[in-house]
Amino acid sequence: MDATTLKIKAARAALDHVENGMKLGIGTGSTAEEFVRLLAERVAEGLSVVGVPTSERTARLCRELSVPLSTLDELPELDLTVDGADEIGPGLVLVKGGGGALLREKIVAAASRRMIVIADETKLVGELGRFPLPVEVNPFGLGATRLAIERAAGRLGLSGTLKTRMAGDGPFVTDGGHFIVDASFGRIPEPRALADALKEIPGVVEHGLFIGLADLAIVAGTDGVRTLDAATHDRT
Ligand SMILES: O=C(CO)[C@H](O)[C@H](O)COP(=O)(O)O
Repeated sequence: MDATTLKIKAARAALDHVENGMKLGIGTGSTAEEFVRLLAERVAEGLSVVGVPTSERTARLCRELSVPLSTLDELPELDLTVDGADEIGPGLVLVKGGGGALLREKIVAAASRRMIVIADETKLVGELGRFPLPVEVNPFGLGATRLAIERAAGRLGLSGTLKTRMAGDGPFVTDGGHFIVDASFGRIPEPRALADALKEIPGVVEHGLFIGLADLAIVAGTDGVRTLDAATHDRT
């Protein structure tokens, strides 16, 4: 079974949690886009929902497919966010931001009563950190911020390469006008400690560790679709 088929299976299972009248946070990335496509079909059949997109890219797809959109200014509280992830670790701690949308994704997830993560089984890991951790930074003082990230990680026993994400000849610029530093630590045994340390650095706008935000993960694999609960990270 190819990755796209698995992403569609996870997205379809997430759709079972969507009810008429819901205010939805809509994630970013290839898996979230499969969810948008399936949601659009349901909307065309009469389902009434309104979505808050987590990126301009997702907003464009929603508009193309006639999924009604709003903003967190109009709807500051959402019922459910459905989004993908780069890694899903124990306790449903996530690494996100591979698509560069982590800041809006985190704001939207935090404004939602529930967050469901959808993914194929390759995203499930025993320990976070194999996927480089995206850190969104202010362009001002980039060098100093990178050094501060390196030192903060070092104090936690972490080391690795930091790379400013590029898009063509220049740095990748997020929807918020920031840069992304991808930090390849290889392993993140204490996500909470790293998250706290990163938040103390003034140039860090946000980081891709999502702790205590996901309630459920729907993970599709060749053996079927599993639902993992945040409390147990077990089959429910
Ligand atoms: O965090 C994200 C974007 O910022 C995505 O959810 C994450 O990168 C997963 O993407 P995909 O579903 O394409 O593997």
